[in-house]
Amino acid sequence: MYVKICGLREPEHVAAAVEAGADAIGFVLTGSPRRVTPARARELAAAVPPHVLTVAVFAGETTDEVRAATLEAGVRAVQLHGDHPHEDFTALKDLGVTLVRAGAASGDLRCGAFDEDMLIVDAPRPGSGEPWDWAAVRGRPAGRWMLAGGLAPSNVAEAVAAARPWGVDVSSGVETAPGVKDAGLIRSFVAAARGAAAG
Ligand SMILES: O=C(O)c1ccccc1N[C@@H]1O[C@H](COP(=O)(O)O)[C@@H](O)[C@H]1O
Repeated sequence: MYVKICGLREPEHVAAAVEAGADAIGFVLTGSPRRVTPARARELAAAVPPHVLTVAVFAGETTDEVRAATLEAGVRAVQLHGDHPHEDFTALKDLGVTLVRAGAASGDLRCGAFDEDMLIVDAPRPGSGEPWDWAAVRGRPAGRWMLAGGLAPSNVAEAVAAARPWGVDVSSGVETAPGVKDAGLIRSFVAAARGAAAG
């Protein structure tokens, strides 16, 4: 079970995610209570070992803006929310980073359809923390796809059983308030996700 923890802003939470065994951590570079500057993302990413993927998260920015912020942040992956056309992913290929396409279950659920490397199937409002009908996508996406949207330590096992994803991605569900991560919740989420996969 691939596990991504998103919206990290503090070194202690980056350390908690890495020590808990997260596969990827995300820095939000778009409008959100979790937003950080590209320079802050670079500082945080510098402490991340190479086996953990560092991801810059965008929603609605132009490819030029994505390119500039990604280079400044020095991360190894880009996650695009919103209705980006195939050409936007093609245009970012030369960055040489992992490309992650994120969208709702009503969109194209074929991982790779836009030349992306990973797919996230999310709630209609990204980063909202709202659960949705995870079972509705069971058996539909294929390949390297993560389930997201309203996941938390308390429900990730249920969500994994419902949707059978390749991975899971969480932001709000490991916070005590919008934008305020909690190291204990991060550890609990990773353990619960891995336990669900093993069970
Ligand atoms: O986390 C955010 O604030 C965010 C803002 C804008 C776009 C994406 C964002 N995060 C992604 O949203 C989902 C999960 O959200 P949640 O767990 O329901 O809060 C996930 O893909 C995050 O990477």
